[in-house]
Amino acid sequence: MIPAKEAPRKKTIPLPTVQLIGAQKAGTSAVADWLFGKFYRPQVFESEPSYYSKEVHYFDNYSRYEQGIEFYASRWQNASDRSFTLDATPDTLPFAERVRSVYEAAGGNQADTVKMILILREPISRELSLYNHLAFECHCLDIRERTAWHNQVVKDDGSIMSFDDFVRSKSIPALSKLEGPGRSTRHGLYELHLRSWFKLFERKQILVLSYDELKHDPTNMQERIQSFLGCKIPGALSRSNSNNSKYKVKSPSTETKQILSNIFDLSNENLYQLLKKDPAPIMEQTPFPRFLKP
Ligand SMILES: Nc1ncnc2c1ncn2[C@@H]1O[C@H](COP(=O)(O)OS(=O)(=O)O)[C@@H](OP(=O)(O)O)[C@H]1O
Repeated sequence: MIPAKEAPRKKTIPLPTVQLIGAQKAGTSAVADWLFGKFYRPQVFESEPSYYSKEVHYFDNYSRYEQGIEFYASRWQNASDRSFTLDATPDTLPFAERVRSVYEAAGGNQADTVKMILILREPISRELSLYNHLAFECHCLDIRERTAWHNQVVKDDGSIMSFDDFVRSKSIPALSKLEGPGRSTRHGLYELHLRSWFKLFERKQILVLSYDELKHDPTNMQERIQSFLGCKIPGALSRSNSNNSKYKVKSPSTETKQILSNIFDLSNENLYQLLKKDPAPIMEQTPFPRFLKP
């Protein structure tokens, strides 16, 4: 009997094996710098900014996303071992669905083996760090170089607003809806995002880390990450992407802190419950430590 002709096998497109999905301003640069001692960085293509060698901005930037999987995968085309490839785009956090569908479309069992790492920072401090980042860049950049993202902290008269003004005019409206301007601010609603990730991926694929541990016990955090990834990473976690400018606002006013607490406290409580519910990867901190207020 002539054997039936084998159906042509669907080509598998290798995607990064690890995604550091956020959160923005929670120490992702420090963790990425250390991981890139072992994992291959994404390649930066002509006319792209150099920070794309850490973060590809594929899932969060529609004009890049619509260029397709090959466009994304080609970032690691020169990696001699495709099992050690990392994308550390902190804005991937709100895009669990895109990540799932891209990994499924890329073939093989990649959607079920990709590993996600997420660092969570107390959301008011994270919001302040975001503001400081935007304000610092606005101070340094020429007006023509500022993007819509930077302009979140720019007043109509061109001056840079205070953190109090930023919270009232940008953060609060952004936190009251799920879409529209202020996506970076909505990263702080961790529970909302994690529910999507937990629905679409196995819990064991996602390691949730605490920024407070990065700050106070980085060696322990290193061990958790190495155990999750099943490999040793050379070197050690250090401080990275710190904003020490003279413009830096060190702490929020009591009133602004209260306004933000009124929103984030409930989301944080729901997060702690969510993290208690599903069995986490064994090396994750359980119970997840409550955030330290600024
Ligand atoms: N090792 C270590 N320990 C404690 N804190 C650290 C560490 N490395 C970076 N940082 C602080 O993290 C903030 C920057 O976060 P990210 O690198 O995630 O920012 S970004 O989203 O990539 O722009 C930024 O926070 P702020 O200084 O409060 O703005 C950094 O100072």
